[in-house]
Amino acid sequence: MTAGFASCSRAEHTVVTHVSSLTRLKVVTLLASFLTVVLILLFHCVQPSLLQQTAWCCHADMVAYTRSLSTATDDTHNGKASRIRYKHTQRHLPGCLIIGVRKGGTRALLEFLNMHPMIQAHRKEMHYFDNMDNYSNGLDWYRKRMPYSFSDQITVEKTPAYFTSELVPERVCRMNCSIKLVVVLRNPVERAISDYTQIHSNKLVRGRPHDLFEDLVIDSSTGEVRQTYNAIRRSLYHRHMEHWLRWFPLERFHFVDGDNLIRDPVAELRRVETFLHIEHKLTHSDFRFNETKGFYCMLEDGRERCLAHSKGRAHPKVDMPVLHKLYTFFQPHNDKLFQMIKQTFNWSLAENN
Ligand SMILES: Nc1ncnc2c1ncn2[C@@H]1O[C@H](COP(=O)(O)OS(=O)(=O)O)[C@@H](OP(=O)(O)O)[C@H]1O
Repeated sequence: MTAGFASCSRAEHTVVTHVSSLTRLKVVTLLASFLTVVLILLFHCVQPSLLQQTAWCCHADMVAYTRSLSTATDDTHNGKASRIRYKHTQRHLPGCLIIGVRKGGTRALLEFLNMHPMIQAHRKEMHYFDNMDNYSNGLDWYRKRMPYSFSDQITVEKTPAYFTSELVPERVCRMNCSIKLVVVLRNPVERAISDYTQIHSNKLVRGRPHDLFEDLVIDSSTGEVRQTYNAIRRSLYHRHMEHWLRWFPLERFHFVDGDNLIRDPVAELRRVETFLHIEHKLTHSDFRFNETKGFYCMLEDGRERCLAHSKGRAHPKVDMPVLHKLYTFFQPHNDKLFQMIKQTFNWSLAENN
């Protein structure tokens, strides 16, 4: 009985051992397949972050990837590229500044240029040179806020307040007197109306009282244009340009026609590419005219990206006599600017009505 029992249990034991080794094999195979699936999934999920840490990516990959990250369009969005660190990249001081003018189309120019593989734009206005607190932080503070870029890329920062701040030209020159300076100029009357519209709509949002444009630009006691009103003062381009030309020769500047930037961005961008000595890369295929917005928007991987709603607001209709007065007022100031920069723009009333 015992022997029989013993031999039976041995046979049973052999079967059990056989079965359990089979099961073990199955479990191991299953585990291996599971691990392979997990590894494949993991690889796909972390690939972008791997790209950030390793140098497998070439220039084009970086541009494509950084572009794919950018979705926000507002002024406060702190650039996609500043979050990304590629091997062989560093934070560089700007090689080009878009210094103005406020409401000239500086955001459009910066965002459009940022599509160029050789440009790394800092999307936030830094106010480094015009704000004492920022300026006192020093150049390294400023540099550390710039996006990562390859050494052959150009870092671009835009703060339109630089153009009208008297202290800025000297400070910029102390950083780099060979820096390239871009000024987006716009018909000064249109620019003043746009400036007013921005302040007016901010007041509307806060439920604060606001004055009519006509009452602000014309001094009711004299009937003259009020030159001290900020929207007018900022449009007196030659006065601001005079300060800049004390520190930089004319060849350091490129003047973008802001009115034409709205109509034909590619033409204006081509000129900027030439000025920056970078290849002509931005073409009509990078833009699409958006009928609803009334402006060109960028095309990124087939997706349309327009500027924020604060760009392209409807302007108030200004009384014709006031408009006449403004155009007459600005004419000699414009002429002074044209002489100064050896370039003219069509800013007549006839052209703009
Ligand atoms: N493609 C495109 N889309 C939208 N808006 C465009 C575009 N190109 C130029 N503009 C014009 O840019 C004007 C705003 O200028 P800025 O970006 O320099 O303004 S700001 O100083 O930074 O506030 C803004 O002025 P307003 O029309 O008065 O709002 C636009 O006319």
